Amino acid sequence: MNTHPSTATVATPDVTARPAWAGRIDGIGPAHRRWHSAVNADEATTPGAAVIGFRSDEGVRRNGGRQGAADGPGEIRRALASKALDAGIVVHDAGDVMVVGDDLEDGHDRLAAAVSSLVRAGHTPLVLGGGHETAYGSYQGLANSGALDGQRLGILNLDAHFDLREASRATSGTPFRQIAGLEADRGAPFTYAVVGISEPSNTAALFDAANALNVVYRTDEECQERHLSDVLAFVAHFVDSVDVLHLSIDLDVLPAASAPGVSAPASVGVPPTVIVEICKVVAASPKLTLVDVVELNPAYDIDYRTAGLAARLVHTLTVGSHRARSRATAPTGPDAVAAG
Ligand SMILES: N=CN[C@@H](CCC(=O)O)C(=O)O
Ligand SMILES: [Mn+2]
Ligand SMILES: [Mn+2]
Repeated sequence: MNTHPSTATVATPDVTARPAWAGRIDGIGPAHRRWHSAVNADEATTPGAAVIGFRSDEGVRRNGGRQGAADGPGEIRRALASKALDAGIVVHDAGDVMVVGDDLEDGHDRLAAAVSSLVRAGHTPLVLGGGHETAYGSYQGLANSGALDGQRLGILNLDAHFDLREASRATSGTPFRQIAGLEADRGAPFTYAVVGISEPSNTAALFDAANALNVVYRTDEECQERHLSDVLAFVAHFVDSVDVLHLSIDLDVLPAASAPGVSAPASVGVPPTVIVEICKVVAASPKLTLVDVVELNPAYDIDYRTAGLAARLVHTLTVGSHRARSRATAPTGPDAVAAG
């Protein structure tokens, strides 16, 4: 057991009562492996998926939403803990970055430093929000790591909202407007796609901003099960068009019945099965470098529905990514067949 060295300076105590990485134990050994027994079991230097929490309510508070997302990371860990995990999948927990008081900017700086360090170490950060202001700190970490140098970044946001608001300071509604500014600063095109846009939840000003920034999107109505092949083609085309992929999942993309534990529940939403299929397509790409799962508000959850779905998506991405990498590095050709 160990803790990741790059996170020693950012780890903060988990103030919630139950331990996050505890769960069902059926026996010892790989056949009984679950997240709770796998987390931090490998050397910190072994590349893998690295969970990191961003305990922030401040972006939602500034955006006039209902607070509670700071408790999201602990609940997602708890929902992940007993999920079965194939042998060989490396998962780390890099701890939490906590926003202190209303100092979101300091929190963003510390999250960026932690994400940057994880990316440089070859890990795939799985950043658990926090409100969607999380994505701005995540992006800054990716940009500061050097992984974007000379590369075209694509941001795929699964969300009912564009989050392209203009404001004098960061909120949960501004992250992608802020990122657009930083992408322009580095001379890169802002390459941003949103899946699940709820038309009545975004004003004309937000659609105008999206159009001005060449944002591509599909509405929630265009993402129902009957449109699955079109949705997956949209995602695959977007992934093909970039070099590095940042996936951001706002849990309010899901229907309120499946994900009540968010600040702004969706009356229509994109079905969980469609979101899972999107995650599989994204995880199959070696371009996937950074993931956020944001806006879980445990105070409004019902029977852990939202936390459970958030954990399922984190799990699907982790397993899918591992399997794709294993396939890519597996020996091929006549020798492999002879050996097999
Ligand atoms: N991250 C959330 N963003 C949404 C919230 C909308 C709402 O609270 O109704 C937004 O600002 O558009
Ligand atoms: Mn959002
Ligand atoms: Mn949203």
